[in-house]
Amino acid sequence: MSLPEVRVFPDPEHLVAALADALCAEAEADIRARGSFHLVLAGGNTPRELYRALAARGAGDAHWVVWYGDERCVAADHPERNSVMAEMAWLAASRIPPINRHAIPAECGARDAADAYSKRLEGVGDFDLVLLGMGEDGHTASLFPGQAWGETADSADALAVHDSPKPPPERVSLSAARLNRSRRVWFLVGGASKREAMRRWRDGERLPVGAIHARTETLVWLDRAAAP
Ligand SMILES: O=C1O[C@H](COP(=O)(O)O)[C@@H](O)[C@H](O)[C@H]1O
Repeated sequence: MSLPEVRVFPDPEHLVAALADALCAEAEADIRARGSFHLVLAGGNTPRELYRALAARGAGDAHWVVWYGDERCVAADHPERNSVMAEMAWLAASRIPPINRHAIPAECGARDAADAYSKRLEGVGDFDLVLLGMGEDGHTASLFPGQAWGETADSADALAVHDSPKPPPERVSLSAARLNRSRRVWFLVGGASKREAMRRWRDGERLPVGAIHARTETLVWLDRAAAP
């Protein structure tokens, strides 16, 4: 599958500012239209500055509902946790009530956490906006090349990942099918280390990033260093 629409920015600062503005505008429009904004957060290092920019804009209130695309199975307060990074950079200082911030209970182990998160997602409709990153190998969330991505309609919403090639090996990931039940997917990709994977994606290689398509809009937000 070839690349979706791409927006390239000269540097990470311009990228983050434009993305934070667009995300806030999207939230406002969705809340006006439907009364809530269901947002799925990306993990890893790349989105940290975006979350800080959202904090600086005072983004988030009781209409926002936050989910995670994936989580690492380490202690709940471990610095490698995606939820810890997002809380520290943005959520803890936001007006989004804790009850609307749905961390994946990955400290329970991959299997139990995936089952619990799938249950929590029962009855939740399409996500409004899914933010995703991309690893150097083309993985997204914790869907890795050579592993099952949960692409079929009968796939569970959350998958247990037991042998991730990137540490830690135990993880939980939303399945491709659940990520695709979304109005918008925005990939945030930055830095020269991602350029080769961008090229492989563009050239049609089968990679996890290429398995994700939103119903309305799939966009890649890119800085120039990552552009193939
Ligand atoms: O392990 C993960 O990697 C990807 C990419 O992370 P980055 O540090 O290169 O930005 C991330 O999207 C995913 O959520 C994370 O768990």
